[in-house]
Amino acid sequence: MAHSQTAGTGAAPLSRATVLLVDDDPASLRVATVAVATANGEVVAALAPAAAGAGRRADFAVIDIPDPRALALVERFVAAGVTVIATSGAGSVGLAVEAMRRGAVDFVLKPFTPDTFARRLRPRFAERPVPRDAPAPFTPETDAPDATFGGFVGGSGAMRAVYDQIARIAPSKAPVFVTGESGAGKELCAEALHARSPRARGPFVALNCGAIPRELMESEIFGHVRGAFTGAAEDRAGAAEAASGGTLFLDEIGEMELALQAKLLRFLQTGEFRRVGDTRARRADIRIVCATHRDPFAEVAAGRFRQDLFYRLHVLPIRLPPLRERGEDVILLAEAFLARFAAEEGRAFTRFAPEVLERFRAYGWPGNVRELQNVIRRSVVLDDGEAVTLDMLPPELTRTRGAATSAAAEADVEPFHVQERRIIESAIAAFGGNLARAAAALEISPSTIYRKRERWIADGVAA
Ligand SMILES: Nc1ncnc2c1ncn2[C@@H]1O[C@H](COP(=O)(O)OP(=O)(O)OP(=O)(O)O)[C@@H](O)[C@H]1O
Repeated sequence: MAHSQTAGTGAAPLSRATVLLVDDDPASLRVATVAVATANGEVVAALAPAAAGAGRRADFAVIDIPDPRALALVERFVAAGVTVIATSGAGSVGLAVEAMRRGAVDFVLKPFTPDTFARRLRPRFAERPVPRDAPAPFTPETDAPDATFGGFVGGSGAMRAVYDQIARIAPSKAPVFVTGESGAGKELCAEALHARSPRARGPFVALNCGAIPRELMESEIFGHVRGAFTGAAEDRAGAAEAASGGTLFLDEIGEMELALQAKLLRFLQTGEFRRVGDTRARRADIRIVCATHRDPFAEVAAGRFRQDLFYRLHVLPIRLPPLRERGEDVILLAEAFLARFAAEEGRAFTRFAPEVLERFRAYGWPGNVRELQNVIRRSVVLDDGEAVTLDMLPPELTRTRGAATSAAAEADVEPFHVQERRIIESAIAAFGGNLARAAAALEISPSTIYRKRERWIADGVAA
């Protein structure tokens, strides 16, 4: 029985459909393997669900759905541009509907024979839209199936939208304004924009305006000449010159003083700037990406951010969603970090206990990806084993709020986080709201203060 579709168009013959099988049951895998071959496809890997993230590229994934939790895998592959065929022995209509709703093209009930399954696969293979080797400069398939983009891991709809935006605006020279909570990946976003821009071979210079004392900020950006201020022992170029031909990333732009904001605006308008203490105007050809974890509109409304500068910078906005809005990305990220840190630290970890994954899904992640990264690095460094278990997680992930509070109340001790917050807030007040100075006086980094503030806000909302 000849199939016109597989006969091709007369030009180069189409390659065979490549298929990834994901199933826990070896007997099912064997039947499916024969079925794929019968339908003239090629199995590139047969995996247990836990290994499915570390995948190979394939046109199709046949995914077994023993229970609703496995539906997330369907979503991941679909998001990565893979055509998914779901199978299940559970026989629930609800599962089938849900699998299709999440993008599976077919749902095949077990048990099946190689022949019955091949009959379902054949038409799918035939309608495969693109031959496997066709160039796809920027499609999910390029980054599939592990759902990565640049340095990003994550295949949620929210992140796919971000990747799409990055790809579309990277070629422009117009400024980009990135917003998102601390640790959400704003710097990674700036790097991805640079890497996909025509300036990719030029420098990428990142400056954190929240981490530099305000009086040094201007010189950090624009440089200075010798003797411009105490300690300026020689002429020095700033970040703008260093980034010339490339991208300047100004993180925490909201921390920049108003006077310096005016100078930055002038630079954006004219392309010219002066080093501190210099009379000579210089030019720099840079693309600016800036970021803030604050609400920029509120900052403008409060008079802390110049409106004219804001509208100059806010040409191409990108909002990075907080981790808690990225669904199963938290698991993908956790797996990626576990694999990386276990390799780096020479540990045996390969997976998470199911309760840990549940906690990861339920937790709010006020520190976002950075917090997740820290939690996993900490477990990997402090413990060893094959699975990360609940007892390896830090208390904020495992404690129930009520229990912690009542224990503290019983002993009449003020919890550490309450004392810590008081100390930090009084230091900020003592320096008239200047976070960088408060951080310097407390001998901690300004980003620590930002992170803690995010946490207080999150806790405040949750309480
Ligand atoms: N989607 C992601 N995939 C993989 N790694 C990520 C992702 N998002 C962030 N990271 C990592 O998490 C850490 C924090 O990200 P990044 O520094 O870009 O956040 P940020 O939003 O700039 O934080 P801050 O506002 O505190 O400066 C970095 O190590 C980054 O590589």
